[in-house]
Amino acid sequence: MSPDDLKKLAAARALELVRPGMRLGLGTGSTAKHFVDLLGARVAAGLDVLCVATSEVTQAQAESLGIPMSTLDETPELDLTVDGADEVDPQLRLIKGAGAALLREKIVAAASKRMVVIADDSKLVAELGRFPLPIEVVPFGLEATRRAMAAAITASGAAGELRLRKRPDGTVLLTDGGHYILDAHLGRIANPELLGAALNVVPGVVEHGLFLGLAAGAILASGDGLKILGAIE
Ligand SMILES: O=C(CO)[C@H](O)[C@H](O)COP(=O)(O)O
Repeated sequence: MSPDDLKKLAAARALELVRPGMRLGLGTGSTAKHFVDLLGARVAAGLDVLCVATSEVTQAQAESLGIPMSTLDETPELDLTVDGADEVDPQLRLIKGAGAALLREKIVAAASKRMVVIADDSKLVAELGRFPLPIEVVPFGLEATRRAMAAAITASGAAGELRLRKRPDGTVLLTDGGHYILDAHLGRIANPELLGAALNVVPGVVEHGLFLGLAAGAILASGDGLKILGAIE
């Protein structure tokens, strides 16, 4: 099975969690895209749900499929959010944000009674940090913010380079919220809670891609089948 087939398998299992009348958060990325495609087919067949997207890309996809969409202003509490991840550890701590949607993804996950991660099992790691940690910052004062972040990272016991994320054409990437992303190449994050808390208090940092205590469960697909972490139902 190809990696894309595995993503689709995880997405299909997550679709089984959806009940009529649910308010859903829709994630961002290639795995979440499969979930939205499958959900769109169910909606076309008559399923009644109301959804909030975690990015403009997902919003456009969902609208194109005729999925009824809302906002967190109109629908501030969601039943279930299904989203991908860049890394998942055995305690269901995540790194997210490769798709630059971490801020809205975290707001939507926090507004949900349940967040379930869908991924192929290559995302499961013993320890977070091999994947660069995305950190969203306001453009104003970038260099000062970068220095304060570097100090916070060191104080938390981690170390590594902060790289400003650019588009393939070399221009600086702007998130849906108009912010920059600094990717922290740390190699390993021995204490995600300490690092997250240290980054949270740096002025200029809008949000970081450590999702701690947010995911209730994960559906991880491999060639041998599905592995469930935590509680998905
Ligand atoms: O956090 C994300 C976007 O900001 C994605 O959920 C994460 O990058 C996983 O994406 P994919 O399913 O394409 O591997």
